Amino acid sequence: MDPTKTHLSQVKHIVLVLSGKGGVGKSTVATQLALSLAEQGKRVGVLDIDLTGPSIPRMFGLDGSQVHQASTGWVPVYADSSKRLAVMSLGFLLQNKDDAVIWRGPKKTAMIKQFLQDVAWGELDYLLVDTPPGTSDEHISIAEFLREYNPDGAVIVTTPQAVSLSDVRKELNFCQKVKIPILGVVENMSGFVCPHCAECSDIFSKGGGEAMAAEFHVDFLGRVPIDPTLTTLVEADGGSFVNRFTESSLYPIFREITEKVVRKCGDAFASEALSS
Ligand SMILES: Nc1ncnc2c1ncn2[C@@H]1O[C@H](COP(=O)(O)OP(=O)(O)OP(=O)(O)O)[C@@H](O)[C@H]1O
Ligand code: SF4
Repeated sequence: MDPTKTHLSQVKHIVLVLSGKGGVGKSTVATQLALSLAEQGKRVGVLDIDLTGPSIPRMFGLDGSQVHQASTGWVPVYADSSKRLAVMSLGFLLQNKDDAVIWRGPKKTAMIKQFLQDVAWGELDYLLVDTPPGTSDEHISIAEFLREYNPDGAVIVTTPQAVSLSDVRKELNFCQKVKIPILGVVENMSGFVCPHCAECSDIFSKGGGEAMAAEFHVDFLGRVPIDPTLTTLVEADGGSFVNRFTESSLYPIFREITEKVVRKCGDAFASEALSS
């Protein structure tokens, strides 16, 4: 049997991270979910197929890393020394960060299919797929390709503003149409954590994500405020976020969200972090 056919068969749970529009924090949510899962001792893969602006390498401090081709397929880049956290992104393959932006639909679709089938993840507990924003042809190809691997479902990220919520409505409809289960909705950038006193203030309206989740009868996974120190932690020392994510005020919030996702996938979540 073709060895590449078996790559996704070695993955226990597949979770897609989707958003109706760009810049709402989809990659941030994917990164934090991955870090919380790895902290639980899970083996995690993060597949960044956001071809319009792959931001996952930067979030894991892996900008400039190279992937190499082995006889079994593409070998992912590991973000931690224990090799529990594997990352694959188009960003690792592009000569120039802006190259993929000008690709036409069929080229993007072919690239995504290749990513989904050719990465030699080894055994994984979770594969998180960071998708492009919206519901484009790329999303349809992902849904079709993944169908035989029974993805556990999608985490949908929104911000509280009405414009983002109307886009997320399309995302929820899309999941229902292509029969991808919806694990729940995350409302990101909901309130602002003051860097001086850590007080959280609401700058936009809040609760829209929760209301939308209720309207579609899906779970609300949590509300995440804007924490300006997050960027500092991500950018620190060329990317030590993998080791410092527990210092963020968002860490306990994302831990709770991860617990809900893990339980929805029928898996156990330890109350204490398993890895140091
Ligand atoms: N809760 C938050 N607090 C502070 N900064 C945040 C938060 N969420 C996201 N950001 C920042 O906002 C920017 C956009 O986030 P991110 O790249 O995760 O969005 P995205 O939805 O994946 O965007 P795109 O679709 O363009 O890739 C990043 O610089 C990220 O660090
Ligand atoms: S929340 Fe408090 S410390 Fe922060 S800016 Fe407002 S008044 Fe100042």
